[in-house]
Amino acid sequence: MLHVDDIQLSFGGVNALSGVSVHAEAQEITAVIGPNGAGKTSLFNVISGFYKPQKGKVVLDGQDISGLKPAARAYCGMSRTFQNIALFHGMNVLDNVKLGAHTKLKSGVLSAGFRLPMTRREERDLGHEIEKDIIGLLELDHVAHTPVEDLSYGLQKRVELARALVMKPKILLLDEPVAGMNREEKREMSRFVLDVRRNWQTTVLLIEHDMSMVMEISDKVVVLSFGKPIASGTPEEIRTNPEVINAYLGVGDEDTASSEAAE
Ligand SMILES: Nc1ncnc2c1ncn2[C@@H]1O[C@H](COP(=O)(O)OP(=O)(O)OP(=O)(O)O)[C@@H](O)[C@H]1O
Repeated sequence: MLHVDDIQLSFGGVNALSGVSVHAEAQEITAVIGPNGAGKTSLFNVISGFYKPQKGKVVLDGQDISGLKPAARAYCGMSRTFQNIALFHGMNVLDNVKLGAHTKLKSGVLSAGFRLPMTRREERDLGHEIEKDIIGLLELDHVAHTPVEDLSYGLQKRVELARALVMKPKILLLDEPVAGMNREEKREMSRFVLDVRRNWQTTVLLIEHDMSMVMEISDKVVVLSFGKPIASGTPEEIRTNPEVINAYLGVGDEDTASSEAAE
């Protein structure tokens, strides 16, 4: 489904990624983990087109998308969320979610600017689709018309997920989806990611420090350390891999794979 092959990315003298390959199989949830500075964010930025690597390629559903800009990758069916919440204050949930739809509307920017009838019709249809499918699935109905700034942190993250889903992506990239959440919010987010995969057969690739979430929902885990892949396998294989445990030793409790995984 998604094949990221032999990526080399450096910033000046710093090798952020060396020989990193990740394969995300269709409809699976693949997690990329690693201690701070391991290269996870850099890898996501390469996959989504924000960084151009010195070497390597990104292939989505057989199409080499390495040369495409982020927006073009979105047209190809790739959608992502970001670590920090990036919602528009002063707008309600529904309108924020609709903003994720620009690539779905057939009419161009020009007609949208003049608000021609077709655009209004498309917007209305899309609004119905969003309310029925995405808002419903992510249980945001009760806050659909609430300004986003009035929502709890967990709900705001869920709105971001909803926005990323508007284009019905083939692959969803989640950048630390449960960072900063409490236990209950984490549990809910895990459930929603699983629901999205089950309902829409979406392939998911996520970066996450929270080992209990990773171990619970992932089909496969890829481990990076100092910009290099050191292991990949099922959560169970990763949990007991001595190289992985070593990579996490001495980087603080928050990041310790073995201790958190044991929770
Ligand atoms: N824009 C940049 N300019 C220079 N160096 C960078 C840049 N982005 C990342 N790096 C370096 O690349 C390496 C990998 O960083 P990256 O942020 O990808 O790691 P990470 O695994 O996402 O870390 P964290 O878990 O802390 O978010 C680090 O040494 C970092 O300092």
